[in-house]
Amino acid sequence: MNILIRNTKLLTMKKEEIIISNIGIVEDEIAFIGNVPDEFIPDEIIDGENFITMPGLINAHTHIAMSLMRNYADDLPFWPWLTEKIWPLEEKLEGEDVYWGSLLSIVEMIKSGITCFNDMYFFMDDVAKAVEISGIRANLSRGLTGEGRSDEAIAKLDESFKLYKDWNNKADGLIKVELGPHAPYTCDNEYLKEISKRNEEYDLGIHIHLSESPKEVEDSYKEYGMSPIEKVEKTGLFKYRTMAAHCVHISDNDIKILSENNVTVLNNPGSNMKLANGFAKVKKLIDNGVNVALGTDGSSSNNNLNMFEEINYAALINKALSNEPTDIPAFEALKMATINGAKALGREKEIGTIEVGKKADIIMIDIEKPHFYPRYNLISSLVYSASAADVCNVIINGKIIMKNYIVETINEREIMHKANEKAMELVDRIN
Ligand SMILES: N[C@@H](CCSC[C@H]1O[C@@H](n2cnc3c(=O)[nH]cnc32)[C@H](O)[C@@H]1O)C(=O)O
Ligand SMILES: [Zn+2]
Repeated sequence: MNILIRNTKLLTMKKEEIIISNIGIVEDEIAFIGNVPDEFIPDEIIDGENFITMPGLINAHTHIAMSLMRNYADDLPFWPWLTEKIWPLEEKLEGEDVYWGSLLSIVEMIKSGITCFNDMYFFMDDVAKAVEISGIRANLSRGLTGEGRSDEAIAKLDESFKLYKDWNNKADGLIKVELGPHAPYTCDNEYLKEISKRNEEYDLGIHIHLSESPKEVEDSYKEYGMSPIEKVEKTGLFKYRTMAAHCVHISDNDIKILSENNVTVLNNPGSNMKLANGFAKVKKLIDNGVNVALGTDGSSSNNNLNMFEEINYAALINKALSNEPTDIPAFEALKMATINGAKALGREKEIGTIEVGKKADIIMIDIEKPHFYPRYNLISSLVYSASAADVCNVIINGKIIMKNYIVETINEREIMHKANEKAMELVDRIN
């Protein structure tokens, strides 16, 4: 299908400027920006005048099926939250639950302008099916926990490579499969080394949690005499494109390791605040050449999948922490949610900016609302004034996925009720 977005306020994210322009989409790609070529015959024309049109947001760290546990265990410290509330419930999870929980999150993400997400969970076939019917883009990894070469640990790794064979580049090329060693406290050294060794044949990206809580870091120093980041470096995993969620409690040497190994930090300010895990040193990481992307984490530690909130947090918290209002200015925060996420996910040639030849993952933000007036600086308005509810149209891979606030590929109402049913059944199973 050919789509013409006419006369819109375009933020390509390549430069810090908004231009008035047309955008042409042919099939899944951005075909032109600017003048409409004579030979271009659009099937659909969208009037872009009252919209900021920008690249879709990339949620660089999440566990989408955890929407089933939204508001199930709140106001708890990190460790009891995870080990006493979440893990016991996850033991009772079934594939169908994950399927409906995933769809619930996908509707929520589309409605708030997220066009691509990076997910680590289990029953990943069901997540992939939800991705396929909704038309969203995703990097998927089967979460890996275990010891050495135990049958259970190896079976999970085998499952990861099966997921790769079944789903990588499938669903119109929307899915990319990676490996998800959960964390250095849930995977022992031998298992991390095994994951690294087995991956030599595949060279998949690595999605891991690192240095999230003070306890994790203290335990690591006590047990191994080194930080979690130093420990993981020794397993060889960083030779692959690595995405490390959190990295909150880190030393200067950790930053050096992250920078030297081109590890992207996936910053989740909402989750870190809610679980009282602290604040990542975003400015310092960026100044030291580390790519920092933004994520929501799961809906049980946030409790939503709203990247506008994370963008706002990223810009505000880092100023408050350093007492320096020029830290993480608006455009930087937006980069964290777009191009930096694309780099993290190994997709910078595909998405993250609006450029001719890239995939058409585009969102249109309705600015005919009081909080967008006066219009001194629309780039700032996206960070400090906009909300997820302002996202009006969403295009992914050249397909219109949401039009005029209505998601077209999947049925929002059915999904909400079905997911609720599955959540109630799940909780019944532990009682
Ligand atoms: N337990 C699974 C795989 C884990 S998937 C990813 C895991 O990350 C967990 N998780 C979610 N948020 C966080 C977080 O902030 N820190 C650490 N783990 C988290 C989540 O509950 C889920 O168990 C198995 O081995 O079969
Ligand atoms: Zn997480």
